[in-house]
Amino acid sequence: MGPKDSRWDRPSMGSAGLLWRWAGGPGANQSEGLRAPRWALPAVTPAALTRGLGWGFAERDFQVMLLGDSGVGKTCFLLQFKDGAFLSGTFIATVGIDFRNKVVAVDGVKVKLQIWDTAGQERFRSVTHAYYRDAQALLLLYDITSKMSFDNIRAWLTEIHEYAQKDVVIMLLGNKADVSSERMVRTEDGASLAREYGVPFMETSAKTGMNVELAFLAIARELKQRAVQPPDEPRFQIHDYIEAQQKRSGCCAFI
Ligand SMILES: Nc1nc2c(ncn2[C@@H]2O[C@H](COP(=O)(O)OP(=O)(O)OP(=O)(O)O)[C@@H](O)[C@H]2O)c(=O)[nH]1
Ligand SMILES: [Mg+2]
Repeated sequence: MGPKDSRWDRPSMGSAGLLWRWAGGPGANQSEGLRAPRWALPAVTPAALTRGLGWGFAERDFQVMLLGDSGVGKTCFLLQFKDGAFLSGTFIATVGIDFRNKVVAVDGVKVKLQIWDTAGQERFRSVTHAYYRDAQALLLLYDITSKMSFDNIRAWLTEIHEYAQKDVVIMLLGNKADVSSERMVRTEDGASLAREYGVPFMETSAKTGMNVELAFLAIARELKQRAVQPPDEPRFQIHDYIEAQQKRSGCCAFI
């Protein structure tokens, strides 16, 4: 058993690229951050890797999943957040599932986001379903230049309802907002769908970086507050936070 075994799969872009990823599903080993059996890990563990990369110990650790049709920009969205870069040119569809870690500071607390980038293609759906239940937050993307990707959001929400944790944090994102000349979905339609489901909404651009960091920071803040907030304190309001941040930055894509 090892890397040549068919259940092993090298992450194509994972930040822990030294590690072989167990492709047998989340049940492979729930106690490890990576889905690899303990006996198969090389000497470099994920924790040692993160320390080696200067992240230090994160005080909180959450899993976030990116979902949405193939081509809406999930991988680019993640790369923009992680590396501040945009991959233009040929579209390379994600195969199965991949991940990146990023530590962000929320009120002085280090919060590690382990972000799972899923394949939007239908044929990988059974692989990605297996990971839903481990996610504390889901970023659900459509492409504002693709009506179909927007129309499919209801189906995605049905899947989420079926497979994800009941209290999972969901955020709806209309990506590719930089391509306004090809817009097929109005901002208000995105906002009204989000209102219908009671989830926060933003338009974003993985190309320009518009609202990319804000989306992840809002999620990190919501998850951290949920984890540490005493029950008698007023709950953190993610909608209000996003609105306030956007007003501060002068950005107008939130309704
Ligand atoms: N203009 C523009 N293009 C984008 C943006 N985000 C992604 N793209 C382009 O859209 C295409 C698809 O992007 P990906 O990030 O690979 O899409 P994906 O959602 O990960 O697709 P799957 O892996 O198949 O699920 C690529 O050609 C990107 O360059 C964006 O915000 N603006
Ligand atoms: Mg992808």
